[in-house]
Amino acid sequence: RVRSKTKLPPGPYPLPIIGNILELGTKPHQSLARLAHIHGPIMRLKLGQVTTIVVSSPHMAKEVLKTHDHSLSDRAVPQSVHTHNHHNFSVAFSPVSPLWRHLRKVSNSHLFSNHALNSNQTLRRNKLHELLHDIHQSSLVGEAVDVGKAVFKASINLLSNSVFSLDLVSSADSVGDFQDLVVNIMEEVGKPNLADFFPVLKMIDPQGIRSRCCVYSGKLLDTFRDLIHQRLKLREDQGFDSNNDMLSSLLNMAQLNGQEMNQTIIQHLCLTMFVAGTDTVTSTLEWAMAELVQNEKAMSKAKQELEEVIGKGKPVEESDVGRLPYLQAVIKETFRMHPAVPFLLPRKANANVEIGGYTIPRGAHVLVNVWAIGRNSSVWENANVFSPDRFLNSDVDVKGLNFELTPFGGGRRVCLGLPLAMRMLHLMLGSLLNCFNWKVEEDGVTMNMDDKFGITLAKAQPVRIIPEKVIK
Ligand code: HEM
Repeated sequence: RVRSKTKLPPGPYPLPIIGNILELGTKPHQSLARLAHIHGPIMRLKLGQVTTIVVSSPHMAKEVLKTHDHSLSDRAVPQSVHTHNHHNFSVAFSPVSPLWRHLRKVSNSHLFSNHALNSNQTLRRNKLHELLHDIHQSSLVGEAVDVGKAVFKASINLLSNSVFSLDLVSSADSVGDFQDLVVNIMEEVGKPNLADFFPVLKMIDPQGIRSRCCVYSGKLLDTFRDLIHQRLKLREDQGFDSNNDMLSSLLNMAQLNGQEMNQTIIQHLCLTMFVAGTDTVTSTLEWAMAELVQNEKAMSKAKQELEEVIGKGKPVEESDVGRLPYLQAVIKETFRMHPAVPFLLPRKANANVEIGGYTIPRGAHVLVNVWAIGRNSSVWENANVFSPDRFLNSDVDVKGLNFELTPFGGGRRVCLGLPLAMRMLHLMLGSLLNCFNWKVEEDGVTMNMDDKFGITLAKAQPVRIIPEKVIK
């Protein structure tokens, strides 16, 4: 009788055993957007043995992220995240639990609350000035800048200074090495993995995804372990810790309450923050610059606003951002067309949930296709055109309350780093535009705007553009 009451959402016909795996292709965000045109804004796929529900409209996103947040806030954990037992400690992948709440609270109070962010504004200003200095050096010799690499360096060093009071990367080589590790993790974790679709294959790891992830995340965990040990040694030698950073607070907590905040948990918290907080910001900025250098009208509007509000050639201060509506619109438009995390992080139903007359069965994985929502022509006029102006007289924001634009997700699992990410993005993009004029490496050649699917939706080709310093 229970069976007859449940009505699963419609979806493409599943083949025996493999189900709909072949429908995913190499760009699942696009394939599933196409399927949603046929089957509707809530659809069901069978990926091997796993029932996966994909929602692709603002209304359905609201049902998942707000109305039924309570039953849909656990994570579907990919096999790749099981390496080094990361799923048991990660704030991004552990289920809703006392540990998860504790980790969110601690990270929030040390890194992301308004108070924490206001008190380390100088740090961001310094890292921004270093970024502008590096770009100035390239402009002196007329050299193209790899925007992603430059922004990655600024983002990772900003985080490492907040957590460890030091720069994690300095030379061009070490930036590349770290960026490769993070990008590889994002790609591997995002890849459709047979071991996720057929749990019986998890020990075999047929595509080698789990073992590669084990190597990449192992290297980062080793780095964090060494930094923690160095700090412990310093504390032991000196008898005190003069650093006023997140590590210092975490170690104090570990002494007080070993269970909830031991060294392993600190290592995994760092892994989550450094992976979640660098590639996302970097790829958003790359997309924004790529769109702007090809769109003269939007570029000159953004530059004109900056010149009028803060003065030609000056770096942006955080206090300026409220007076830069066009810059804010550029960031929103970039998120609409190129959401850094196209499916959000996968959720898992902890109970049967009724949505739009259909049942999401307990245990099903739930994806919100924010890429499809951003490109939906019944939601957005000229959905495939980059036009920041659409946000100028609109209240739509990215904080998880407007379901047509939720690049940071929503509800209880909304991105923890949202406040930091928004400050970094406006500071860096505004300053790159106001301090330099930019042109493409080869005149007349249109930039390749292909994307590459992973947990983050990266640009397939790096953005290499030539800066010319703006004279004040
Ligand atoms: C452009 C920048 C960023 C974007 C677009 C982004 C996007 C996201 C998304 C979509 C989620 C999943 C939300 C959900 O399931 O509803 C998420 C979770 C998360 N993000 Fe971000 N993120 C960004 C930057 C950052 C930064 C800078 C940090 C930290 C330094 C960070 C840390 C996290 C963490 C820890 C989670 C897991 C939260 C949880 O599961 O409770 N993110 N992010």
